[in-house]
Amino acid sequence: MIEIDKISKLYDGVAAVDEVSMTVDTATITVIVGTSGSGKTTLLRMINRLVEPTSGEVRINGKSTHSVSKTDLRRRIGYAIQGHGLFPHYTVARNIAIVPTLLGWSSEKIADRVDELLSLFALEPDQYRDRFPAELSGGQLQRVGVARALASRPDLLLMDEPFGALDPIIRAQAQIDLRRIQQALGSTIMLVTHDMEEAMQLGDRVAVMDQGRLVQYGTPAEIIQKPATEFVVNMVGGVDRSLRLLSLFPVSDFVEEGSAEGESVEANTSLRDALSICLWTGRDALPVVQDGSLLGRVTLDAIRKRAAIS
Ligand SMILES: Nc1ncnc2c1ncn2[C@@H]1O[C@H](COP(=O)(O)OP(=O)(O)OP(=O)(O)O)[C@@H](O)[C@H]1O
Repeated sequence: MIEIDKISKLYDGVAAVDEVSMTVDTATITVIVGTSGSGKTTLLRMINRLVEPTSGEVRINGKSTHSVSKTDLRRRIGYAIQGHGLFPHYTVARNIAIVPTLLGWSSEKIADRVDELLSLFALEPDQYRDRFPAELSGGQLQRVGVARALASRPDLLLMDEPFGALDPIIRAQAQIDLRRIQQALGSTIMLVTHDMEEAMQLGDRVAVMDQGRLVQYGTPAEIIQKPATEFVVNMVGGVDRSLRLLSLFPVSDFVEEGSAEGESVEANTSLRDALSICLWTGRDALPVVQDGSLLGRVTLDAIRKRAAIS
C-alpha cells in the first residue's frame, strides 16, 4: 500500500502541489489526471524523491520514503516516462537488465526475467533480445521501456505520460497491454496523464488534480456519476459523460434471458459499443455470446437505464 500524507511542494512560495493525501492499494492502477500545470508530474516525482517535498510524507508498505537512501528507493520504484529512455548502444536485453544487474541478480535469473518480460509484451525473445533500440518501432520501444521499468519487480511503477508519443491505435493497444501485464504481475502502478479517456480506461481509481490540489479521488464510475466540482464536470466532458460511463461496463453484466435477432456480440463488448451497434443496425437487442455459446441478450432499454447519470 502507498500512503501519501499531506504532501506539498512550494516553488518560491507558490504551491505546485498543495497538501495532497491519498492511499493507493497494492496491485491496482491509479491514474493522476489534470490539466497542464496542475501538479501531476511534481506529485509523481515526489514519490521517488526526484523532487523533494517541502512538507508531508510518502510511505510505501508502511515505511517512509525518507527512511531509505534515494538510490535504494529508486531501485525499488520503477519509472517510465514519455518516449522510452533506452540506451541506444545497449541491446534490448541489456537495457531491461539494468536494474537487476545493479541489484546483483545472477545472470541466469536476469536472462529468465528478460525473456519472461519480452514474452509478456508480445516480443518474441529469440527475435528481439539482441536487437538495438534503433531496430525497433515506436510501439516496441515503448514496450521495452515499460519492461525495463518492471524488470526488478518494483514495489511500485510510476509512469509519466507513458503513451504520449504513440499514435491513437498503438496507444489504445498499449493501454490494453498494460492492463493485461499489470494483472498478470500484480503490479502497483501510478500513472500520470492529461487524457481523461485514458484515465477512465486504465484506472482502478482516478485522482483529479486542479491547481496543485486533489479535487476528487474515486473509481471512474464515481467520478463520472458524481463529479465533485465544476472542473471535474468539464474534465469528464459534460454531455459525453453518459457515453464514458457506458464504456466502463461489459455487456456480460447486463445480460438477460431472451432472444435477439442478428449478429451477436462478445460478452466483453462495452455497453458503449453495444449501443453503437444497436443504433447502427436499427436493433433494440443484441445476442451475447461467450466462448461460442449463447449467454442471452442485452437490450437497448438496459443500456439506456445504465447511461442515466442521476
Ligand atoms: N522546478 C520548478 N521550479 C519552479 N516551478 C516549477 C518547477 N517544476 C514545476 N513547477 C511549476 O509547478 C506547477 C506544476 O507543474 P507540473 O509539471 O507538476 O504540472 P503537470 O500537471 O505535470 O503539467 P504538464 O501536464 O504540463 O506536464 C507548474 O505551475 C510549474 O510551472
